Amino acid sequence: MLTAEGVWVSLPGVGSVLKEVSLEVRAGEITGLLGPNGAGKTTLILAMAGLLKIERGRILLDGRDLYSQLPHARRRIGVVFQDPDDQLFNPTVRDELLFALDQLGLSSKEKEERVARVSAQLGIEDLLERPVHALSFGEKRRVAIASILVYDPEVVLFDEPTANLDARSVKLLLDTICELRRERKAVLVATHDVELVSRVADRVFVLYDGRITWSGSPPIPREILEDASLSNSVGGCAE
Ligand SMILES: Nc1ncnc2c1ncn2[C@@H]1O[C@H](COP(=O)(O)OP(=O)(O)OP(=O)(O)O)[C@@H](O)[C@H]1O
Repeated sequence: MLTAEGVWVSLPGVGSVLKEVSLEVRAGEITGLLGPNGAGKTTLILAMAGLLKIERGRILLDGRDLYSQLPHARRRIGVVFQDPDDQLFNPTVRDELLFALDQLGLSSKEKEERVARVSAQLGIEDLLERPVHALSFGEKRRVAIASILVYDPEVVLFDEPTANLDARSVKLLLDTICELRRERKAVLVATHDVELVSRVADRVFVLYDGRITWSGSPPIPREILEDASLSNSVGGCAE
């Protein structure tokens, strides 16, 4: 559905951040993008959402060049950013969700129905009239996800979705991600959390230093995790 083919991205002063990256996000599947800090996960998400120019290679949506389908294709691809403050800027939660729907030409009744459905799904019904800036981090994260799901994109790209969430919020998030798979959405989850991708992903791509070093179904071989600095071997305090 959404494919990166041999993608290269360079950033000024940094050099090549993505090196010949190929990856496919398929409908009805959860694709894990696993990599340590600085591997290039956010950069790849931005490129696959058409928000960053690539230097070489291709990004394809349904087999056709994504960039030639912009800006229309942006509605088909939702990005849930790592920091919810990067995507929330309306006064109240309800305004935030309605704003996302303003471009779709829906009736007021249809808009309210969508807001009600997504709010129930993410457990934010009681937050709808609250000012966004006064929400907790976990609440903001749920609102940020709702503001994407409310316009019903076919592809949803999550950047470090479980960072800074407590166990209950992680459970709610995983339920949401699994529900998207049941709805036949194409889902990408970028994270450094090996346990998370091992539990939910149908296929995993390991990204290390801008290159895909492994892809396949979990479990991920231990030597691949070690080579990508992802093995969980942090010791305690030295005596
Ligand atoms: N706008 C930018 N300007 C300069 N360098 C950048 C910029 N964005 C990313 N980089 C660099 O590109 C590399 C990849 O960054 P990226 O944010 O894509 O990695 P990541 O895998 O998402 O990391 P993390 O897990 O820490 O969020 C890093 O070395 C980062 O410092």
